[in-house]
Amino acid sequence: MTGAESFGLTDADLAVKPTVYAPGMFDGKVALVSGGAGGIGRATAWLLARLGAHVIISGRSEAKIAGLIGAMRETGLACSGHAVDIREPEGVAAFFDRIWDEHGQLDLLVNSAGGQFPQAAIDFSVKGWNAVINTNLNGTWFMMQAAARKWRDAGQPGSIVNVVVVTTHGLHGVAHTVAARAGVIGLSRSVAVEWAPLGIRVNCVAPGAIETDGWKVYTPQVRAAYPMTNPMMRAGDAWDIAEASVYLGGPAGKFITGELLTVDGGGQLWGETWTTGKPDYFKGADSRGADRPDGD
Ligand SMILES: CCCCCCCCC/C=C/C(=O)SCCNC(=O)CCNC(=O)[C@H](O)C(C)(C)COP(=O)(O)OP(=O)(O)OC[C@H]1O[C@@H](n2cnc3c(N)ncnc32)[C@H](O)[C@@H]1OP(=O)(O)O
Ligand SMILES: NC(=O)C1=CN([C@@H]2O[C@H](COP(=O)(O)OP(=O)(O)OC[C@H]3O[C@@H](n4cnc5c(N)ncnc54)[C@H](OP(=O)(O)O)[C@@H]3O)[C@@H](O)[C@H]2O)C=CC1
Repeated sequence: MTGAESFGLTDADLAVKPTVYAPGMFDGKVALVSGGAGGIGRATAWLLARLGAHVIISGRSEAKIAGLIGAMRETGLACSGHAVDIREPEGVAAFFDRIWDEHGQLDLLVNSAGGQFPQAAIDFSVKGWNAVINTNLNGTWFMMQAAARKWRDAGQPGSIVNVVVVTTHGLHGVAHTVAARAGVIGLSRSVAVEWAPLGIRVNCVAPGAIETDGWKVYTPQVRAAYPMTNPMMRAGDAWDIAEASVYLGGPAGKFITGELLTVDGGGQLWGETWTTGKPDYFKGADSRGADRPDGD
């Protein structure tokens, strides 16, 4: 942790953090990272650029994108960026037109844009539900489809990595995002088959608790529980997800498609999943069943 207001790896960290990958691995390649100025996206952008790619960074906030581009260019890395809301299909399509106008190619799309707010599902408003589904399922789909259409039309191969969430457990307070991410995982498996003849690979990475600024939407108590969500008893960092995405999305993953790689320190094997706070009902054995309708 880097301070009260900021979580996870800084640009200074990301500029020098050792990587398992070979320098020049992405020379001549162009990569797009949505949510690229967020925590996981930022690490992915730094890694891909350090490996030789020209990295295009997108997100909603121009200021965040500009800050990252400044930091990366200062170290001599090739990058550019555009503010694009992934929930706007026309804007997404225009963005991909622009990428082809400027670069004539795209080799890798990493969809890291996403997020949710913690709330008990029974209290979700229609607007809140739609905000999370539109962001994480529809927005990711608009990006995937726009990229695939460009690759098909240009006769070029391509690769997509979708950053999702672990969906194997019942996670309290995030049912909307789990629904959306399960949709993305199923969608990715389906189009991995449909798009294989086009030379397009589609994979997903499911992070466990990864310390980033995205954690700011959770309370200190919830954040304190994150390291206990896996048997390693610690949070991961954004570099763990960046290196996983590069593995699946780059040449090391050339025979992998439709796959889901979980990077959670073994969290999906672990018992404790109440990351957003435990409902009162579950807090003690004494209260078990005391006031719960049993359906009889
Ligand atoms: C087993 C292994 C374990 C593994 C352990 C797993 C750990 C999981 C930890 C996961 C961590 C992360 O993903 S962290 C990284 C992700 N980053 C984030 O989540 C931050 C970004 N989040 C967001 O931007 C928002 O939540 C999101 C909805 C997605 C964005 O959409 P918008 O910008 O359109 O949202 P807003 O305009 O703010 O809100 C739209 C509506 O959503 C609802 N809404 C928004 N915030 C709300 C809130 N706090 N409480 C209630 N309702 C809310 C309201 O209805 C809002 O409308 P009004 O009523 O009109 O306002
Ligand atoms: N950190 C963690 O513990 C975990 C994270 N994840 C998932 O990984 C992904 C990345 O998370 P992380 O980097 O930690 O979170 P951040 O909040 O740091 O980054 C997410 C980025 O997504 C962008 N974004 C959100 N909505 C939109 C939109 N509609 N259009 C374009 N960009 C958008 C935001 O950019 P801007 O502010 O400019 O809009 C933000 O920078 C998310 O999907 C997250 O839910 C999954 C499991 C655990």
